[in-house]
Amino acid sequence: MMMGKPMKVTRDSCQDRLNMKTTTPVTLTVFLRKMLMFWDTRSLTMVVSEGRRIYRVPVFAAPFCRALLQELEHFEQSDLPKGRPNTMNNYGVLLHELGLDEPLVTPLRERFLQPLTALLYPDCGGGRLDSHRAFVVKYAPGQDRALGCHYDNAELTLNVALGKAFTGGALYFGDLFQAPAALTEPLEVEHLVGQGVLHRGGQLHGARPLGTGERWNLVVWLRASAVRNRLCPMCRREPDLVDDEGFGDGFTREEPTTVDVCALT
Ligand SMILES: O=C(O)CCC(=O)C(=O)O
Ligand SMILES: [Fe+2]
Repeated sequence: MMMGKPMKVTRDSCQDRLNMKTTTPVTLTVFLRKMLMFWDTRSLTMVVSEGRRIYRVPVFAAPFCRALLQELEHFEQSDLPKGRPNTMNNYGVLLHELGLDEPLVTPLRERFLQPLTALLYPDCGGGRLDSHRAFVVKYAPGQDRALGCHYDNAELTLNVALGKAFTGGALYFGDLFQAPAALTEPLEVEHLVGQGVLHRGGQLHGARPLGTGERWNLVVWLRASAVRNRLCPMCRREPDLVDDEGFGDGFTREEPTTVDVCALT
């Protein structure tokens, strides 16, 4: 649960807010109950780059990835209304439209990721995550094939490889976008099905062109209102906010602290 009222930045105040359309969610409770049985949290976090603070974490077991892909394909083939993940990816699915945000992504964030991010990224809101934007990106011949260098509208990002079989498409990472010598020596990171790559949202990154096959990845932009309410991660200014639904853009209106006068005796 977010602690304050959900807010987004005003359209004019931050051009980079990566706007989204919202459509009717579909409830997939039975599917989810089956999938959660495969949730695998046993193995260990691996350091990919200590300097760039990039880590690899086991997230899903292979049967879960296969079942999730099947569900995503059914959704893609349906004529249900669909928004697109963000302004850069034209193919893929917003998890909240599948009804998987609250039962899957929120517990993943709260129970599995937050204990890790609190230790790995205490300075980036890792211990104070309170919302997310989760979507699946899809790369295929004739569709999107690569992703240009960018930074995310997130304090932290988890990117989990779901499959299928493909060549190419590696992630690459440069420096923090605020750093002057950005992308001098990019670091390439391969996709391993079921495993996630954790990085700071401000770390410049992109995806190499797909060679053959199809690549699907679950991307969770992890947000901490305590951090972004003070500094918008896109424009690096104090955000100018208006009310919004759901998680909004991860900002909140902080309620004034109330004082229990009955306790003041
Ligand atoms: O193609 C990928 O897996 C990276 C996606 C990504 O960086 C994003 O959507 O923010
Ligand atoms: Fe990204």
